[in-house]
Amino acid sequence: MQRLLIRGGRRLEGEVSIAGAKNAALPELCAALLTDEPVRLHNVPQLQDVATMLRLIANMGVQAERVGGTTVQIDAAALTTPEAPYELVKTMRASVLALGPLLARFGEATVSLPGGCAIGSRPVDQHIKGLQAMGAQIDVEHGYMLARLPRGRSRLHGARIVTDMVTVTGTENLMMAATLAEGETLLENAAQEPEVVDLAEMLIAMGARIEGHGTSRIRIQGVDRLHGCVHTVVPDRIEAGTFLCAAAATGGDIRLRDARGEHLDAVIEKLRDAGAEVACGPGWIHLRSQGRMRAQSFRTTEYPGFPTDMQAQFMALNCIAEGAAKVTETIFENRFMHVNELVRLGARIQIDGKVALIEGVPRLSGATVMATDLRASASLVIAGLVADGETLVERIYHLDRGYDRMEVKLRALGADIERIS
Ligand SMILES: CC(=O)N[C@H]1[C@@H](OP(=O)(O)OP(=O)(O)OC[C@H]2O[C@@H](n3ccc(=O)[nH]c3=O)[C@H](O)[C@@H]2O)O[C@H](CO)[C@@H](O)[C@@H]1O
Ligand SMILES: C=C(OP(=O)(O)O)C(=O)O
Repeated sequence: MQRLLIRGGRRLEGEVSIAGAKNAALPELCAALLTDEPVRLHNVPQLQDVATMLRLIANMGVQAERVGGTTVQIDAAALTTPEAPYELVKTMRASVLALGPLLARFGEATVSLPGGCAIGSRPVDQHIKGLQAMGAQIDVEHGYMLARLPRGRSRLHGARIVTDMVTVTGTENLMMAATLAEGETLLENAAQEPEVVDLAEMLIAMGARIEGHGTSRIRIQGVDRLHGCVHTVVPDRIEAGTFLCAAAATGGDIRLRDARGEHLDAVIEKLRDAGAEVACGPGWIHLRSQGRMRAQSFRTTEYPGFPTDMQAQFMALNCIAEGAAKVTETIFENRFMHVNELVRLGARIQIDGKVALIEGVPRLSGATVMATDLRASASLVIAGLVADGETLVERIYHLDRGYDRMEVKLRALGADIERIS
């Protein structure tokens, strides 16, 4: 099994390029299933989840391949099997995003329930409820969602859907399904994340009629068919935020290329409050920091609030900052798995339900730690970069799910980090 060996104490300095967003690329690969014409996606990040999604759609009989570094071509004309089997879904929850497009185009789909994961139980009841409101019949049997249209119907129909909570992939699944439904669909309480907006823009380029994306009310007029398109995946704001936290923690000075500062307002504001200087321009973010940061309290919320996907990384920064901070996780019920590992590196953190109280310490000391989920892994890497001596991060397959060669990029910024077997 591979691990990351980090020798802490180096300041991050230099320039790095940010990849396309995992959480936009995954729904967009599924959106390509909505048409029988070829779709070309640029800026698709090279990471494990994308490889899994390509395997999942290839398994349906779709031609899906990389045609050069970050460009992927998908041709779903010959899709034969509208199915997402458990073996592929279990390693990547985003597989559930195949459900809406398959049902909308073929009138049937069999998709494994994703099951829980380290950060919480993560049910998909809102996806099911929304598709049922659009006329789908969905039975859950033997761990699978068996979805189909009623006899005599060939299309979903539009509906007004109010989800119980804001759900990112729920909004994406329903928006994709609605593009080919008969009539109008209104998604209330919709997610406003930049990845939802990017997906909407791709769907519009395919001929979909969508308004209101980026707000909590998305209106979709169904069309008879969608056509192929060429689309560029939006930059990954979470990868960008991770590098910013790493640089701030090490007293570094870095410039991110291909990054969108306007998608990271809540994180950048906290980094400024912590004492970092952050400047943004078209396609770049520059962070400069010196000395110890000041610990910052925050609550995770839906976009445009502080993203849950940045909670663990900012917590690592808080661990070695001056003062104390209260971090409240409101989105997932079990997203403090990194805390015990950070404590093993010398951090002082106490958990009380949804709240973690962090008392900054002047130094961490390297140790062997275990990654438990994707962003927890990133927080351990940041902690390792500032800890004295050697830190060994195990189970980095979690990290590889969502970061494009993180250690290579960190090394280019001056970190002493290597992947070992
Ligand atoms: C592939 C992808 O884009 N993943 C992101 C997406 O996950 P994902 O879309 O799975 O997360 P959701 O926005 O759906 O989850 C928000 C909350 O709603 C709950 N919920 C959701 C759907 C549902 O049917 N029932 C239900 O109870 C979840 O358990 C969670 O507590 O948004 C999360 C929240 O920003 C991010 O952390 C993930 O990185
Ligand atoms: C939780 C995440 O991803 P996923 O929804 O794919 O598990 C994440 O990107 O931090």
